[in-house]
Amino acid sequence: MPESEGAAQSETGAAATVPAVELSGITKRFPGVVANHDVNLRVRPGTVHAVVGENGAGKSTLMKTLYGMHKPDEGTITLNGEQVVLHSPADAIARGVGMVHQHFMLADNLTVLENVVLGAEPRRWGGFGLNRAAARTKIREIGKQYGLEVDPDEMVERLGVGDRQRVEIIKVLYRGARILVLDEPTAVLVPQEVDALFEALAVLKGQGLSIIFISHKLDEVRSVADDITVMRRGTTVATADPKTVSSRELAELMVGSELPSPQTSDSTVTDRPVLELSGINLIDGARHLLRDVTLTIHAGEVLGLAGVEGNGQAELVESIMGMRSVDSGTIKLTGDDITSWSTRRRREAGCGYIPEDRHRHGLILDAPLWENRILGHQSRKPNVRGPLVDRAGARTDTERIVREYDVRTPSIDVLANSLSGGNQQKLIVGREMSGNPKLLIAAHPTRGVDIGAQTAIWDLLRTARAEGLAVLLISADLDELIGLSDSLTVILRGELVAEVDPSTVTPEQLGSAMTGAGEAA
Ligand SMILES: Nc1ncnc2c1ncn2[C@@H]1O[C@H](COP(=O)(O)OP(=O)(O)OP(=O)(O)O)[C@@H](O)[C@H]1O
Repeated sequence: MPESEGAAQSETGAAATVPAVELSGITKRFPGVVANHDVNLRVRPGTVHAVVGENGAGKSTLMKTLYGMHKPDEGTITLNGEQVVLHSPADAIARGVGMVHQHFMLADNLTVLENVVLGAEPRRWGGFGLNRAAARTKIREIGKQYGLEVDPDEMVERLGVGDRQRVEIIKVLYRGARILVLDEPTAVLVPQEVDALFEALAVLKGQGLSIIFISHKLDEVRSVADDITVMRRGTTVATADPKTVSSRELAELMVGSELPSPQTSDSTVTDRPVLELSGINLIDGARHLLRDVTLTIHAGEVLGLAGVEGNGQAELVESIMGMRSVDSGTIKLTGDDITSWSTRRRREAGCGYIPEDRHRHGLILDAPLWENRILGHQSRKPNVRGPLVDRAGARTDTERIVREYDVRTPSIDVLANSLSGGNQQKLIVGREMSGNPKLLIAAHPTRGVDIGAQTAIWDLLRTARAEGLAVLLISADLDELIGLSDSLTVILRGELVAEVDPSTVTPEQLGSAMTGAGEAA
């Protein structure tokens, strides 16, 4: 973990300075939920300020209020000493507040320059009216000034995750932001990219910008933040000094529970193959999305697949689940050749699936929780009785998931989009673990989930594994990947390029293997 550079200097004269951001008494209600209640947050200029809290604590709601997406029911927003009312993100941007969302919002088929300028130009976008030379110069200047260099003429689709994030940050700086909100910026990065991001943040704050940073990774928060504000159940409950607080103390402030550890317990791997892939190829035009992928996962085994996002993981998962047809090769589930089976048949045969993109594949956001319980499981108990949907059965089982997985919700009748991100994830995990699957494809199972729920999900995976579940685990959290996996394979450009021993490999070595930069031990 990098040291937070300049943490000491930023304190000079802090007492006298006007806060860059001061939120006082913010309350925001949604039907049936008070998402923020009397929240107070004070961010010193030229600092990185972390906001931590368990899922549903109200962090995103607060940030959306600061970014003009929500109007608070009560309370005030003061920026650099001036009280403001923000009606929209455009308003927030005009006041120097920029937000980088966790899901990047770039257009792949445009260049860096076009993406940065898109929406910032007063004239209609259409190629003319845009002074490319001036924009290019400005992007290069921003890159140099803040250590965020990216080629303005590169196509975004050719950039890796770390560079895409830089483009998002440059986009915000291009619009003149002096206050940056970063929502879980490290969730998708490998350790080297995290280091690079933190270096950039140190430069930004050195130039007087303020950064508000939401994260569930407490070690990271302690290394990069100058101040920490803890939220619990909709309100700010404490501030902490990252130089003295421990991760355990922070966790206790958040949830009152002990820090989890993803260490694997004794091996439960059997010699009974559950999933066997042999010679899988998936070709799109001239591109090999998957090349000759062969692997076996046994009952009781967690096989971790490490890779930088976009190297074929999504395609592999979709091939296993029957959402894509492979061009050659075979897929077997407990000995049956399922290569040509439909997704539904594969699910019925015991494949559980926690998808990477919970909004696209995991949930119907404008349906209530109990209907989401049925999604993908419409032909199985407890959701059907005979040929009919069993509404009562689905509802009762949704109640069970809400209880067992600690999904924070006022009821099972609320729409899925009213749950916080982490609670949506818990609902999906609960659903996919129902009905005792033989194989679980778990793509980022704890992404966006707080440490309390993370421990619970890890425990559940371990228990199910001990009972014979085979798991294909994909995660950008390398500690999770190393800690939970019995075997670990690296995927790069659609090929399985290395096997590493999870009991000896370090996150740094794994990160290098993932980028093809060097050999893992
Ligand atoms: N648009 C909405 N409608 C109704 N309720 C909402 C809405 N947005 C958020 N909530 C509720 O407000 C509460 C706070 O949610 P919020 O997304 O701010 O939490 P969070 O701390 O960001 O959580 P996470 O770490 O899971 O992202 C939750 O109970 C959530 O269900």
